[in-house]
Amino acid sequence: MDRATAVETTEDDLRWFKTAVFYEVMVRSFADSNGDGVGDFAGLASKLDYLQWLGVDCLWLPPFFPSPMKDGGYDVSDYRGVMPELGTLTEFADFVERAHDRGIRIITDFVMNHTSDQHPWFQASRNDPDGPYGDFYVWSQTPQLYEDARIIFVDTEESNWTFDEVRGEYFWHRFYSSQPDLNFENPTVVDEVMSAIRFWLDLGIDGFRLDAVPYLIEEDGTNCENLPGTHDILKRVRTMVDEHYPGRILLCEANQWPQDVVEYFGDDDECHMAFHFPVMPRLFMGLRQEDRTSISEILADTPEIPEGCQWGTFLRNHDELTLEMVSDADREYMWDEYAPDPRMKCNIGIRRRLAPLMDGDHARIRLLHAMLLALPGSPVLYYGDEIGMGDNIWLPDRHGVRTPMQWAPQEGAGFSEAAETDFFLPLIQDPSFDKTLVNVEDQMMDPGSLLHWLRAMLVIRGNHEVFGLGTFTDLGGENTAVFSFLRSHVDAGGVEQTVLCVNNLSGEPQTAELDLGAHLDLTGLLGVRPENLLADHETEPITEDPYVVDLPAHGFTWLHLTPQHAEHPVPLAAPDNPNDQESEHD
Ligand SMILES: OC[C@H]1O[C@H](O[C@H]2O[C@H](CO)[C@@H](O)[C@H](O)[C@H]2O)[C@H](O)[C@@H](O)[C@@H]1O
Ligand SMILES: [Ca+2]
Repeated sequence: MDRATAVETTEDDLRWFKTAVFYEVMVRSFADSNGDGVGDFAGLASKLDYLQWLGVDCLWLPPFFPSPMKDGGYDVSDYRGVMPELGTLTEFADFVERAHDRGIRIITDFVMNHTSDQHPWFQASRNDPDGPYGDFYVWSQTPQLYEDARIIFVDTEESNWTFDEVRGEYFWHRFYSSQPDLNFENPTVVDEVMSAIRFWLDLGIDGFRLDAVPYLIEEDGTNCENLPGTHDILKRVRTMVDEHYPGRILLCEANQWPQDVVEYFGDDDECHMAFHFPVMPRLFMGLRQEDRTSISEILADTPEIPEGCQWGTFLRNHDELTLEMVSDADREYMWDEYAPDPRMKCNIGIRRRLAPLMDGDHARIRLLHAMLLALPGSPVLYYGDEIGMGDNIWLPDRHGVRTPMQWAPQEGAGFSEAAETDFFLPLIQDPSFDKTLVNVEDQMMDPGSLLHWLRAMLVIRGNHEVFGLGTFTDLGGENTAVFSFLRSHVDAGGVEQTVLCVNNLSGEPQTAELDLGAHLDLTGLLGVRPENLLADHETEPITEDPYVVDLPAHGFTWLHLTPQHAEHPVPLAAPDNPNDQESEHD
C-alpha cells in the first residue's frame, strides 16, 4: 500500500490546526460512486473540488472501518481495514492523496475505548480466558463494581455490565452492550492500539479524533471518567506522534466540563485539540432566551489552554445535540424548546439537525455560524449544514441526522444512481427540507444562498488569523440580548490586530453601547473608523464615548478596529456579501 503524500508542513506550520476550519463528513452519507446506494471513498474523492471551493481545511471522517454497524461504525471489528462497501485501502490512500493535492488535510476517528463484540480480540477473549486475549477486555464475576459510573446510552442500556454466556462473566461497556471496553490496564492492549494508530498515520493521514477518551481506565469508587491512568495513556500516544509524525494531531472527544477537558491538553503533551462541548448547547440556549448570559458564563469558566493547543467548536455533529454538560433545569428547558416531539429526544440530547432546530430560518442559522466562526477555537462544520439540510426523527438511533447529502433536486438527489428505495438511509422527505428545496446545485446558482454566504464567511475568517490565534474578551454590557467580544492578536509584524464581534441574539433590532475603553487602550484608535469585514457599510469613528452598534434582528457584525492594517483580498462586493442576511428559505 502506497502512503499518501502529506500536505507540506513546515516548522512554522506545525500548528496548522489552530487556524483551520474542519468539516465532518460521513463517507457513507456523502456521495455514492458505484450505484449501490451507499456513499464511498471514490464518491467522496469526486466531491473534493466542492469541499475545496467551500474553503474547508481539514476533513474529519467518522469510522469507516469494518463493523457490524450496531453504532454507526463506532463498533469497530478491524482497526486496519476499510468497510468493503465504502471502498478499499487503496481507494482510501488515493482519496487522502487527492485531498492533500488540494491542500485539504484528513483526520479520521479512532475509537480507542472499545471495539465491537465481533472484533476477533473479543471473540478470543470470551472463548479463551487464559489465552493471549483473555485480559483484553474488562471482565468481572460480579456487576457490583464501578457502580458510580453513569450510563451514557440511557435509552437502551440498563447497566454498564453485560453477562457473557460464553465466558460466564460480566464484561464492561460504557456504550452499547455490543461495544465491550478494552482493558487499558493491560500493556499489550496499549501496544496494539498504538500500533493501529501508527498504521493509519503511516498511510499519510493528518491525525485523529479520539473517540470517547474519558473512559479508558476504570477505578472503583470513582465515576470512571478522566482518571490519571487515562491521561497517562494519551500522553504515550502523543509522545509517539511527536517523535514519529510531527504535524499530525490528536483531537480529543471528551464530553466534559471545561476544567476537566483542559486536562486533556496536558502541558501541550497530550491532545493538540479538544472539543468544547459545553459552549455548544449554550449557543442554542442563548439564542432562544435572547440572552447571552449562559454563553458568557461558560466562556468565563473556561480555563486558559497551552499556547500550542486549540479548542474544537461546533454546532452540530453526527450525534444527538448532547445535553450532558448543562444543568438539569437547562436540559429541561432545551428539551421543551427544541424537542417538542418526544421522538426528537435521544439519550441525553436532541436528535435534530441545525436547520430544523432553527425552523429553517436562515437568519438564525447565519447568526449561529457567525458566532461559531468568531469565537475562540477551530470550527468543525457538519456536512449538509452548509445548505441547511433537514433531519428525519422517524429513523432509529441518530440515523436521522446522517441521511444522504442533497446535491441536486432530481431523483436520487445527486447522491446515487441507485433507486432511492435502495439508499442506505432514505432521503429527507419533509417538504420543507427535501431535495427539491434544499440542495447544493440550486444554492450554487444562487449568490444569496446560505452556501455562498458561508463560503464567503470562511474566506473572511481565513484572511484574519486573529480568529484562530487571538485572545478573547467578553465586552459584557447592559443589553444582555447582545453578545459582543474582542479577538486580539499580535501579528508577525508586531501589530496588534483586533476584531470586534457583535451579535444580536434577539428577534428585534438592538442597539449595543460598548465600553471599548474599559478593555482596550484607545490610544491610536481614537478617530479610527473600523473596517466592517462583512459589508461595505461605513462605520462610526471610535471616540472616548461608548461605541454604538445598531443591529437588525439576529444581526451580527465583525469590525476590524486596527488602523492602517494590510489590505485584505476579501470578496465583499455583492452578491457574496455575507452581511446580506436575507433568507431565501424562511
Ligand atoms: O463510540 C460510542 C459513541 O462515542 C461517541 O460518543 C459521544 O457521543 C455520545 C452521544 O451520542 C456522548 O453522549 C458521549 O459522551 C460521547 O463520547 C461517538 O460520537 C458516538 O457516535 C458513539 O456512539
Ligand atoms: Ca457505493
